Amino acid sequence: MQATLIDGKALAAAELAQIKREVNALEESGAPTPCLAVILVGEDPASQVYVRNKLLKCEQTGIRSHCYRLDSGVEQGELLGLLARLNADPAVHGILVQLPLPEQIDEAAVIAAIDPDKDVDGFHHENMGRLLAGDPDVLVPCTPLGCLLLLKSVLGDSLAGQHLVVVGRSNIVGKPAALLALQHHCTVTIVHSRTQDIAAVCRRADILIVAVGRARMVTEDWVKPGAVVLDVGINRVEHEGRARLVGDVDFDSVAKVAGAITPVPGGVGPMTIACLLRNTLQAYRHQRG
Ligand SMILES: NC(=O)C1=CN([C@@H]2O[C@H](COP(=O)(O)OP(=O)(O)OC[C@H]3O[C@@H](n4cnc5c(N)ncnc54)[C@H](OP(=O)(O)O)[C@@H]3O)[C@@H](O)[C@H]2O)C=CC1
Ligand SMILES: Nc1nc(=O)c2c([nH]1)NC[C@@H]1CN(c3ccc(C(=O)N[C@@H](CCC(=O)O)C(=O)O)cc3)C=[N+]21
Ligand SMILES: [Mg+2]
Repeated sequence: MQATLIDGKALAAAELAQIKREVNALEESGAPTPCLAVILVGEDPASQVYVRNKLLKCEQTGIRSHCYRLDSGVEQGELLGLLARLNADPAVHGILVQLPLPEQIDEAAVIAAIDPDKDVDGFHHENMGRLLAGDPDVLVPCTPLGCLLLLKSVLGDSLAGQHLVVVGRSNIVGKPAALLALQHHCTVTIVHSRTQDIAAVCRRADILIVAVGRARMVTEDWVKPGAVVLDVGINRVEHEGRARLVGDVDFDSVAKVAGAITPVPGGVGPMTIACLLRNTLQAYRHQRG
């Protein structure tokens, strides 16, 4: 391996320590404590792991959290009712509805029902629009924000003019990652399942962000020597009879050519959670004026 390993876990720990200092300072000034409400519908095992992690990190930083666990068969109206109460509660500063939601619930309707000022995921269309328009104060989706912090850790502020290729165009990762990179003056290309000769496009990238959900799809022949590779994918695979997490990047082969690379686990995932808490503090400050 030649690539520098980008230690997302360590960078996330540093970010969480900084958040903790800021929360402590608020506490000492007598201000109310920032509070995040998390809504988990159903028993999806991956969602349970993620939500547990989020609540644990809240506890570690002193951010108050409330988890609402709803039955998988819950009616949409009940979920919307809960959101209305949380929107109206001045002690709640951030609201996150863990995705995916069960079939009977319209995800778009749920996201639209979150107060944009409390939308710490940055999924509400008002926030998506503000990101598109280049508003610097908008709540930005946590995974793209985490990717940006990881990039800054290796490249400093020299993102301008870099050719950044995003693989994947979802509303929660690919699209906002591309917009954020554009705002930082990267030259941005988005590729997806209909792209022709995707490997050739990726090979031109100085920075490659991969968010697809296909285990080890990106191999070394897709990567320009020295490129920075961020692997967003989380895939559970069987390895010698045991469950194992791998990314969308074939780490062992790509690490031979890349300049820097994130591992899975321990890369983008932990930064996503740190950015969720960062967004909660940002939402708190905005609401308190
Ligand atoms: N680490 C973290 O913090 C997070 C990790 N994730 C993980 O990231 C991955 C992506 O998540 P998400 O964006 O929600 O996924 P989606 O399924 O919403 O989007 C996947 C994207 O990948 C594209 N795609 C699918 N197959 C191919 C292919 N063969 N070649 C090129 N592009 C392809 C799709 O293209 P098209 O639009 O044409 O269908 C789509 O745009 C998942 O593994 C998820 O678990 C997600 C969020 C946070
Ligand atoms: N409303 C909403 N917001 C989200 O931000 C959101 C969501 N729903 N639904 C699911 C995806 C996925 N996601 C991850 C966050 C952290 C890790 C993470 O911490 N991963 C660890 C490993 C965790 C494990 O062991 O499974 C790591 O990569 O090191 C992974 C994935 C946020 N998402
Ligand atoms: Mg998805």
